[in-house]
Amino acid sequence: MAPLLDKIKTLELEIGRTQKNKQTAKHLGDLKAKLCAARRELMEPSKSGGGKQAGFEVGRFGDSRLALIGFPSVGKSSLLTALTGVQSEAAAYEFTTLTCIPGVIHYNDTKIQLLDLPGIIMGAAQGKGRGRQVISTARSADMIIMVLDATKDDSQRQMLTKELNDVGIRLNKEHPRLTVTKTKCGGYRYNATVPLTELSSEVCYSILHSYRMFNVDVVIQEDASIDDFIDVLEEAGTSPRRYSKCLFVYNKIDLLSVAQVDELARQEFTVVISVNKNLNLDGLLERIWQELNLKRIYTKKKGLFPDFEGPLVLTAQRGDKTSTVENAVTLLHKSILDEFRCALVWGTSVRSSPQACGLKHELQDEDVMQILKMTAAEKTKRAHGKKTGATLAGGNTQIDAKTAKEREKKAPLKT
Ligand SMILES: Nc1nc2c(ncn2[C@@H]2O[C@H](COP(=O)(O)OP(=O)(O)OP(=O)(O)O)[C@@H](O)[C@H]2O)c(=O)[nH]1
Ligand SMILES: [K+]
Ligand SMILES: [Mg+2]
Repeated sequence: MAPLLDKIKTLELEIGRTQKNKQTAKHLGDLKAKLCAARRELMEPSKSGGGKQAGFEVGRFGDSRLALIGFPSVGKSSLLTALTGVQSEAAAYEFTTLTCIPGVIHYNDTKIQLLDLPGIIMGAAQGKGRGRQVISTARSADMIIMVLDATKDDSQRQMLTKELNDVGIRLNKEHPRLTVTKTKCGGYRYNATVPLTELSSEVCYSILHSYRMFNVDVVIQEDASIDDFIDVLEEAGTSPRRYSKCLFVYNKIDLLSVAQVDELARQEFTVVISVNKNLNLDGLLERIWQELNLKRIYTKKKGLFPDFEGPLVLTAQRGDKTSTVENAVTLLHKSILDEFRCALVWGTSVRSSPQACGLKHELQDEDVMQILKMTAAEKTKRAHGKKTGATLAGGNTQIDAKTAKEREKKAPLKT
């Protein structure tokens, strides 16, 4: 493994030494592609054992998953215990926690899984210690809670961000607006719809060359960087990128002056707390809720009150169209899609309540939804329509809306 580490170091050094300008862009692109290949090789599980360690794999539970990432003794376990009631040993010495300990936050009718993890050491990306498992757990989370010691200097935040970055986890960043599509033939095609600072047709071509990709369509829709371009290429391979929300949580503010706390709190995606003194834990929960952007959909049966106990919970943060009626119905049961006629929706996503909506309608938090199923005759008709190629779904929402409303008059929402 050592030669690989040396190689990574050399490449990093050379990238650091190379000035960033138009002339060096091509060279930089090549270096960065090589660096990525070396890191990928390093992160792949070694064949000589040392793979998964017992006690570390924790099943997914609830509507969303958060991972507590941070250096040793910043207060991760204390925070888990404060938010979930699950006892995770907290102590003044480093590496108190050695495995992954799950807890559940009950908030706004939803269940959010919170994972306490061992403290990260630098070089986790190089596969040292348990770092690798911590990182792979972080990758599986919907949001990372980076716990920082407010009394220490801010290099901890930068170091951890870099550490995660090195293994393909991008914090608070959207997926780059560029696509690379492999084609069977046709060679290299390139189209940029905006002016580019770092990338150019030539630079992309050169990077693609080192990936041995020769027949590709490249479409770039934002002023993306070389790193963005490589991210998209890597994503198609064995080392997927993760674009993850991250909250930077500064703990132990009880040891700081008000002015110092104020300065920390002004940073982006930042929450300041003290677990031991119970300061701003409610604020943290509220912010987590805001950033998760979960959509609670209450279902109701005809003529009955909505079920306010167990909503369907849609995650809207990954991709754009995740809070569609279709996704909500699928959460209930996929088979319902076959007999789906339309959904009656009450709430902020519709202009008048109830409104009959098709599968593509985007629901909002706290909407109420009632599913109307097709009659047997309609099902046959649809099956027939499919055979003859006629489009039925979505095209007849007007008729649906009317009939649906008439039906609903007989059984109005009782709230
Ligand atoms: N002053 C102060 N100390 C705190 C606060 N929260 C936690 N601590 C202390 O920090 C120490 C470490 O807490 P842990 O919860 O064990 O930290 P950890 O991040 O889980 O540590 P590892 O599992 O070893 O990585 C303990 O002695 C806690 O009592 C706080 O808000 N203020
Ligand atoms: K500790
Ligand atoms: Mg701990």
